[in-house]
Amino acid sequence: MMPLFLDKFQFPCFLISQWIPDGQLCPTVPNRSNYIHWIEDLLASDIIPKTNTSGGNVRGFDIGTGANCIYPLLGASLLGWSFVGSDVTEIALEWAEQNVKNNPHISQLIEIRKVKSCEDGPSMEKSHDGESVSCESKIELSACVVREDVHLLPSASFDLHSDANKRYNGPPVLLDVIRDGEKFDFCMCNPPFFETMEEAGLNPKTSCGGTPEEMICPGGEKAFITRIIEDSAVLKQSFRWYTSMVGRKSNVKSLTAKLWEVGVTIVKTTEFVQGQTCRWGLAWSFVPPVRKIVSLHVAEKNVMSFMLEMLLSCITHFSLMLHLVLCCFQFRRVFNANSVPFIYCNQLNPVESLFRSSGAACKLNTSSFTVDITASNDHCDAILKNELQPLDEVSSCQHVQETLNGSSCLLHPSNNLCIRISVFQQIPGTLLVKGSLQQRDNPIPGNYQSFAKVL
Ligand SMILES: C[S@@+](CC[C@H](N)C(=O)[O-])C[C@H]1O[C@@H](n2cnc3c(N)ncnc32)[C@H](O)[C@@H]1O
Repeated sequence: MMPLFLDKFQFPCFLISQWIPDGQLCPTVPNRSNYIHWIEDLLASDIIPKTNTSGGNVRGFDIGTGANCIYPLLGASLLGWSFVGSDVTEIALEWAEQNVKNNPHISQLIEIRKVKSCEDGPSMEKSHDGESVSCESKIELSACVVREDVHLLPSASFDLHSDANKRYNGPPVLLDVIRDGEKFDFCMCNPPFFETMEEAGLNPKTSCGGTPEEMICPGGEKAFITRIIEDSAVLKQSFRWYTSMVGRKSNVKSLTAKLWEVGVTIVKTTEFVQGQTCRWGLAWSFVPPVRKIVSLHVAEKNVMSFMLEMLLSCITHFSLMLHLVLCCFQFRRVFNANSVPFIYCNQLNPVESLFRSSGAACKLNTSSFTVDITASNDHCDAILKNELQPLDEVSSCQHVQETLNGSSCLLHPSNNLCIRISVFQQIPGTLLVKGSLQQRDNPIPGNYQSFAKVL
């Protein structure tokens, strides 16, 4: 049967031609290019280290590339990226191939890969212990791996039970599609957003054509993206960044909680607004962040805030923390104002390992979601001697000593002093944590913990 050609698009600014068979999803290009440019920003940022996956060329994976193959065509023509685009339906695969061929100037950059569904025959692969497992049991395997390193956050945990009947049980998404040893800079996905076609058609702002295979899956986008997350927890650093488009804001929150559960090192979110349509971008990584502090600033004279964009695996952070504490006391004294030191980070485990690797004693309490950090005498001495020269060392130290009622050494274990890092607020992609001085298990009266407020 000859498919009907609905339309042909020519994009003069970057020149790709695209044919879309009748009834298939017709992509809104500005919205799609926003997503591409967001990924471009993620790759350019130094939040996580740059790795060379394919000789310096960016390599991406588009989950569900569709008949239109829009993301690979855009990414290759705008930015010279290479892509693997996957899909499950014959019509999508056939037309995606055709659209690639129709653009010979970029066709060598794009591979279209068929995802074998479980119905295509038992897709067997070796489990971790060498046993062969079927498609269905592999899903269980990945779920087990996910549960191994759970880092539950207190206020927005992912309710696995209420979602149990809405698990994605369709064809593979990443696991079983990615080949052994393959590495990518990122994956992206415009998932089937809806659970039913009725739901897809309800909102005139979001209905833009599309077949049931393109638009719906059991459990909708939440189940589909959850599968990407579970697969990513197995594939870990095979991708620098995992990303997905999200159609519903409420799903961003629960998916973010799921991400922390599986032990990601970073989550980023964004909002794409195009005309009346709003979508969200969700990105995560398992690569340990290495970026150094990018901003440590005093927002206003009398409302002090410190912003550490990342907590890093570098030894100087311990001293930096002390720095913050000292600064805080110092500014409080100078401005006699509410002083709010904040640290933005992604979860408390990196905080713990960071300070531990600096030689400090750390206690992570997962129920109260705090980390108590106690410095050694040597640390304190070294830091006070070497690290604080640029600051008004004498006044800040003196002030701390006054504040601590005559304690002779800041954070000295023998004085039972430590810094407690605790979660102040949880926002998508970021935890707002604060530091406070502690004596034994009690906050020191008058320290800045009592001045906490939301930025
Ligand atoms: C909403 S469409 C997105 C199409 C295109 N990327 C776009 O943005 O217009 C979702 C696509 O995912 C495909 N799909 C569904 N399940 C999939 C799976 N397990 N692996 C790969 N693709 C899948 C569907 O066939 C469909 O083409």
